Amino acid sequence: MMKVTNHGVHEALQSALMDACKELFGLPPEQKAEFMDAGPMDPVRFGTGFNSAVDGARYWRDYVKMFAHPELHCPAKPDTLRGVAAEYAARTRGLLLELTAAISESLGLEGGRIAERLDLGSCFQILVGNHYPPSGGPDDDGAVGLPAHSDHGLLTLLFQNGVDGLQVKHDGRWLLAEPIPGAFFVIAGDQPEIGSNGRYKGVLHRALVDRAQARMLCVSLIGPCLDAVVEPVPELAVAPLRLEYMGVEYRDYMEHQQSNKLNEKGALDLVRVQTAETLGNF
Ligand SMILES: O=C(O)CCC(=O)C(=O)O
Ligand SMILES: [Fe+2]
Repeated sequence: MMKVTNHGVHEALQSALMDACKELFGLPPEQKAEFMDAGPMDPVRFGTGFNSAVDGARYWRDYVKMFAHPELHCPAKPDTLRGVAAEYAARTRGLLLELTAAISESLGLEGGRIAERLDLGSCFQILVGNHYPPSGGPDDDGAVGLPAHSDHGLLTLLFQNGVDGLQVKHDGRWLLAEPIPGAFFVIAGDQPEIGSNGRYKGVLHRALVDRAQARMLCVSLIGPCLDAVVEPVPELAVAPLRLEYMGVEYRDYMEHQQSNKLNEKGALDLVRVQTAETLGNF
């Protein structure tokens, strides 16, 4: 997890997106109905929890998800949303692509290597608005808004409305992600872990709910092109290292992660190479 400052995405643009998301959540139910039954691969989706079809438990979250690249999809209301979402998506995509180039270099690869392998000119991008109402009672302190998980994409960028709650697992302990004003949190997802053959780790994180205040945040996530097959970059998976992950089309990985109950980093099992060691006692 990193915090990024001096990122060039103006605070006014961040606030405009937050305001538009607030308005969106406040729309009467009939204006959101067409997006309520949407599935994980539908380009606009409203919901509660993570995926209410499979959660089995109620988490304290309302969300809106909008595919933003290669094509922007968003509800027609509020009127300001499309313009703000388009600009925010473009700016944060540029920033996330720059960070991807830095990750490529940190692995000893050419800066453009990851972008070339994953066809990032056609990268997938999604914008998400999360709203966690206050949990209400003293017994609910620490109620879970979103359970422990890693994200399905390459990098996730987020900012919040001043109410904390994001926690990151570090050395076996949950640590609160403490904001710097104006900075973004950036979280590595599962694709850097697959592509780097485990040298980068998808960050395990979760969100707690505040007892007294509503928490809101906006997420911009980029992933590979949906058609790209993600697999360890050959230069990083040479003997004596063993291959940790198999190749998977990003579309399939994302659908798998989004269709199942959030279970820490369980989605990666889809592509983990099984060895006698990982099979345990079988
Ligand atoms: O609410 C948060 O702080 C984290 C949200 C999150 O992890 C997600 O939307 O994937
Ligand atoms: Fe997340």
